[in-house]
Amino acid sequence: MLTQRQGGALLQEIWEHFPEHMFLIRVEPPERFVVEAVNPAQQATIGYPCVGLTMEELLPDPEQARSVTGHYRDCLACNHPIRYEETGHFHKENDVLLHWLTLLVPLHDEEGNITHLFGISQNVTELRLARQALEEHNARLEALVEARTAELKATNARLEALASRDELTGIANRRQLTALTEHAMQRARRQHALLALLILDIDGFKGINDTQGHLAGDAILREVAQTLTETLRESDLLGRFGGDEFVAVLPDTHAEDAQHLAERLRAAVAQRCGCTLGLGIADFTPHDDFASLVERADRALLRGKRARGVRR
Ligand SMILES: Nc1nc2c(ncn2[C@@H]2O[C@H](COP(=O)(O)OP(=O)(O)OP(=O)(O)O)[C@@H](O)[C@H]2O)c(=O)[nH]1
Repeated sequence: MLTQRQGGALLQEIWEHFPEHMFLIRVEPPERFVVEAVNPAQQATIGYPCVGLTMEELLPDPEQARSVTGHYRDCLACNHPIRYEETGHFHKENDVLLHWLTLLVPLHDEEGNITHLFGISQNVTELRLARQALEEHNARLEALVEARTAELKATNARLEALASRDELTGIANRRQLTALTEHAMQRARRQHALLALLILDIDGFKGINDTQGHLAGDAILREVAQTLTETLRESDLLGRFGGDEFVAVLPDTHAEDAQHLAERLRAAVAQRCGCTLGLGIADFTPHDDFASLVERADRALLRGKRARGVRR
């Protein structure tokens, strides 16, 4: 234990030489806080006589004064030491903000009334600025990562579209058609639902290419794809199977209804694209896979072509 004399000498020594700010504030009820003493370190920062000044007189920024007295009031209210971070400066002309970590301790008289607040403020400006710089750096990094992720997602979406769309017509390519049909078949199997698959083939397409050229052939393929898309229902699938062959998958559709729809497709294509279509329909059975279903539809297509006397 220190004797009172030793304690007094120690306090005096600390007060004189402690490198951080130390201050004693007199509490004048109800709402006045007056500087009673500041240690040499704080006096050096302030640079002008401050003993006897209220916080409003000491601090050039009214907002800062409000914030500081707010902390003082908190300390009075809880009657307990408190710790807080504060930001400000002591000079109007000095716009460099300093940051302090402050410990505020209430001091009492013999009746237990708070007469003073004793504070120690550690200058944490460098630490705070370093933390701020780090946070800004992190924010920049996060923004960069976010931007790169968005770019990557867009690239993936483009790649996915490239990998699943037929370049010429924009409808599903064979890979995507197969995947979507397998999916539709799984659903039909699970729900014991109907499903019909339709193969459509442009009659004499080779002749169109040979007489009108490949670009004209391309244009017709695009027109046919568009006409089929517009004539089919939203829930139907359409894909280019290859060359001049298209496949439509019709969920929840009976062969008879598929036949009606096929006729509508044929009529629309004849009217809008100036060419006729060969058609083959197959009804899904639970044992089918994509290949077996297509094969049955293809055989029906061939039979139809032969019956109409069209050379394949
Ligand atoms: N313009 C164009 N032609 C293509 C494309 N893909 C395949 N072809 C051509 O489509 C033609 C398909 O010929 P076939 O399979 O004999 O079909 P078809 O002439 O319609 O005969 P049928 O089906 O019996 O009526 C071939 O000449 C291919 O070169 C394409 O992307 N663009």
